[in-house]
Amino acid sequence: MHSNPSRKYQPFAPIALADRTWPSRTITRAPIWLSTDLRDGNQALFEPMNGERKMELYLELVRIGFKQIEVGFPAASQTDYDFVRRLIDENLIPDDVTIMVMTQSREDLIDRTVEAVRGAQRAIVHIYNAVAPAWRKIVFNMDVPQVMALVEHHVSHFRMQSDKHPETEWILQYSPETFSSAELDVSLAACQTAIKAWGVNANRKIIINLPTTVENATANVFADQIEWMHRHLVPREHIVLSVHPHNDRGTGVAAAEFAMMAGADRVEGCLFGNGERCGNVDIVTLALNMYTQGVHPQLDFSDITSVARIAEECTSLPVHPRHPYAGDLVFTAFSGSHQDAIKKGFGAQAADAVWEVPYLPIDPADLGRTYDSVIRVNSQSGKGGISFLMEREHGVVMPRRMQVEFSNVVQRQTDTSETEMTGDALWTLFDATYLTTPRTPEAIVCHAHRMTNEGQSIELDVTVNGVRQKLQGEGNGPIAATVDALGLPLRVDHYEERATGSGASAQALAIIEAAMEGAAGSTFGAGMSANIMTASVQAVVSVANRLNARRAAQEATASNVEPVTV
Ligand SMILES: CC(=O)SCCNC(=O)CCNC(=O)[C@H](O)C(C)(C)COP(=O)(O)OP(=O)(O)OC[C@H]1O[C@@H](n2cnc3c(N)ncnc32)[C@H](O)[C@@H]1OP(=O)(O)O
Ligand SMILES: CC(C)C(=O)C(=O)O
Ligand SMILES: [Mg+2]
Repeated sequence: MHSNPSRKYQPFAPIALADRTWPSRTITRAPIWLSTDLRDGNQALFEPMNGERKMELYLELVRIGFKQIEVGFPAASQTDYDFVRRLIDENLIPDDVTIMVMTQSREDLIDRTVEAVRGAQRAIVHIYNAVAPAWRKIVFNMDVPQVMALVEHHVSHFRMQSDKHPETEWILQYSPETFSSAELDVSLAACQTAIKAWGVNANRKIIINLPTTVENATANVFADQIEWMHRHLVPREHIVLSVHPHNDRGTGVAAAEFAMMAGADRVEGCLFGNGERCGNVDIVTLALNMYTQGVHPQLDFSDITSVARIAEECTSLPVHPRHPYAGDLVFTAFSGSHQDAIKKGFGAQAADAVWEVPYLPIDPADLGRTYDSVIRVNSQSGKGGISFLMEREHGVVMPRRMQVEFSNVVQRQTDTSETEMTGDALWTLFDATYLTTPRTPEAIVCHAHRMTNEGQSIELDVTVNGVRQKLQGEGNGPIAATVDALGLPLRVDHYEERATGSGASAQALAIIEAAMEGAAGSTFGAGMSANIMTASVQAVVSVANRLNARRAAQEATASNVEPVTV
């Protein structure tokens, strides 16, 4: 990189607009959207779409609800020409949709464009020429009056040609290309020249489209430029003021939002921000930003994943996994505190209340995303996400301290495997940790049990230390009686039992927290069975085995530890 970039690059100049009003405005309604996926998006692809792909994307754009669609540059390519003809000849344009086609300000190209659109019920013809100093000097070698003459001549030429086909309702869109890099008075003069040449009046409107052909300033500067044009363009009431932001600085969405606040009626962009260089403004993000403010964008993204897959298939470009609203990972919380907050948020969210789930700016269900992918578990996950999945997918509600204990078990597993854990994998680990009797010689294996005396007495058929035996115990319930029968110094601190599942498949899950002499701290055990008593007995055996194992491990560690002299 250059050691002194100020020698190579110039900062943008602020706009003198002291009484700007846009910063205190809010967006309260959807703009007129124009999708330029089939033109600006298409011209930016390694391999432009063929007719078939264009058709697939066109039909999806119509389905989403775009009422204006730029369908191509018919004078530039036979594919585009044929595609436009097909739309018209096969009557594929719904009555409430208007197609737009683009052309340079050149007579031959305008003629071919008119020919391409002939017979359409309604069409917008988009004529453009660059107006900024570098383009005037380097590309066109024209001074400002020559640029105005170019505009005047070609808009008049289009007017004359389109007048020959009164069966079509012709609408002119004029774009002073490179607007954001141009002097405002030059852009305004070019637009007023087009307005005059087109003969704008109440019955003959015009779309003036102001692009950040190359985004080169902060979004507030663009907003100032738009507010300035909004105030100066005449007759403003017969002009649809449109913006066409690109994303070279990564602020295309902000520029479009500020521009709407500054007076823009219409926004041109592409799905998922496809388009030249860093893309056109992303209409999906813009629309859903609006939606999360309670303003309906009038576009249907209720199955966002399907829209993303169609766009990917047609453009051969991937939607980034972290793309706002649409990326595969945006409704996935990996970190523990986020998972915890999301779990609590879902628990607290009433169906008809204002959306208030922490970390989720939008309800995934509104985009057709399921909660399945909301929480995933990896080595960064805490108890929140784990217990959310265990509860939702397996009906297992763990007491808080057990959540902490089990999350440590999960963490050890994910640290080793370095992969994400699914709900099924979590269940397997839970089962192995609490429900399945360990296959160690010391483990207590309970083969059968029989309660008598209304649950106050128990007979156990067990294997202890490899010896199968019958044990008997008494107590004020199955848990106390089982502890008594096993003859272990167990102290039960907590017990709970819940149904998992419902109906015939319902199982009781008993959870016990207990401590034992010789084993530091308490731990949990669990038992699961269709029979409540059996679940309780199994839970005692489970916690006994876990405490025995802990005691053995602690004794082994203690005997291996070298004494430390301080
Ligand atoms: C910001 C944007 O996205 S604008 C849209 C850009 N998209 C495209 O251009 C895609 C399709 N375009 C094409 O395939 C070609 O440009 C064509 C077929 C339209 C024209 O091709 P060519 O005739 O070979 O011309 P080319 O595109 O190279 O343009 C160069 C000439 O057009 C002039 N020109 C460029 N833009 C315009 C314009 N908007 N209006 C009038 N003249 C223009 C240039 O000054 C140059 O003139 P010169 O030959 O006298 O130096
Ligand atoms: C509006 C047209 C000319 C365009 O694509 C641009 O300037 O980026
Ligand atoms: Mg563009």
